[in-house]
Amino acid sequence: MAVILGLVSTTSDTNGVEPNADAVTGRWDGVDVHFGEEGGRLTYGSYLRLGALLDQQRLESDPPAHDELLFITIHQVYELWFKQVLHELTASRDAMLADELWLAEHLLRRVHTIERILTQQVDILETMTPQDFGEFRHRLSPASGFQSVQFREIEFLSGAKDPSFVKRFRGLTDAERTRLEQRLEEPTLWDAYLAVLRAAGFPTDSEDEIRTALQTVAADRSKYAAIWELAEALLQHDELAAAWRARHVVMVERMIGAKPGTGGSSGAGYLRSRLDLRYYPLLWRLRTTL
Ligand code: HEM
Ligand SMILES: N[C@@H](CC(=O)c1ccccc1NC=O)C(=O)O
Repeated sequence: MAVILGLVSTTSDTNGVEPNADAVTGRWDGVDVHFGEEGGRLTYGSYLRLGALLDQQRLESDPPAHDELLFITIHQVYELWFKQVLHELTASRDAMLADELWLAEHLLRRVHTIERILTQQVDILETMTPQDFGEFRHRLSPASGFQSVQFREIEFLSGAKDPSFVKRFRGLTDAERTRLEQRLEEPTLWDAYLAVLRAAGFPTDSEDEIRTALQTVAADRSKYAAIWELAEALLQHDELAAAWRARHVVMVERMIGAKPGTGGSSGAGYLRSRLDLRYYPLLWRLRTTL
């Protein structure tokens, strides 16, 4: 029996997730092989591209500051999870647009689990002291988390589109700028949720109409169970993003106090100004009336 290893993507927009060409061509006779010895083709390390992955931690400090490896690793892990979150949020948005509500909710719940981990990861970085951070912090300027393209993509896709961030970005590659501009163009999760409300027969042309639709759904949860649960899942995503922002700014105060940021902002002051950001203000305002 011939077995084809690996995944073949069926979507045209792979969101940066490409099939592994080596894996797709690998075949072996399922009867003769021993586990882990498929003719020496696919291995743990080659499948996961560990040669490349584990070669990406390059320190700026010289002599090497002990804690800089932790700092780089944490950020790289964040970016890997951001990639996964974008993959899931994009699919959740598309599921809503296709009126597949169970799938949209299922994917959002996976995102919540990742987002909890993203906040907990701050604990690891806080094992670094301000003094040890100080050994290499001066080498990082003007780089900053402010320049995380995927972080901004998550904000745009979630509903907080702000073109001024694209203008303020320094050092974007053409591919990164294109990705951000595409996120500014395409429907957000909130746009997709409004499409769900319309598919259920609610008009959504004005804020008043949307508020009425949300009220009606909340007032009859047995009739509108899937739509209600989806709104709750969106709200949870919003709350977990807010929790990360709050955790990040407190960590920043612990690490650098009131110093300005390497990215050129006032530092904690700027980050505090972003704490009130909410993706779905109407879902929050609804609470007051329930
Ligand atoms: C020692 C640890 C950290 C410190 C002291 C720190 C500090 C800061 C500061 C001061 C800013 C404001 C921009 C500026 O630099 O002027 C900022 C922004 C940001 N940082 Fe960090 N950060 C740390 C760790 C992290 C980690 C682990 C991540 C995860 C990816 C991260 C992601 C971000 C993001 C996304 C922004 C932009 C936030 C926004 O515009 O709302 N930071 N950080
Ligand atoms: N902005 C931070 C430095 C920092 O944390 C950082 C530097 C380069 C790349 C990512 C970073 N993480 C979050 O801002 C600071 O002002 O200390």
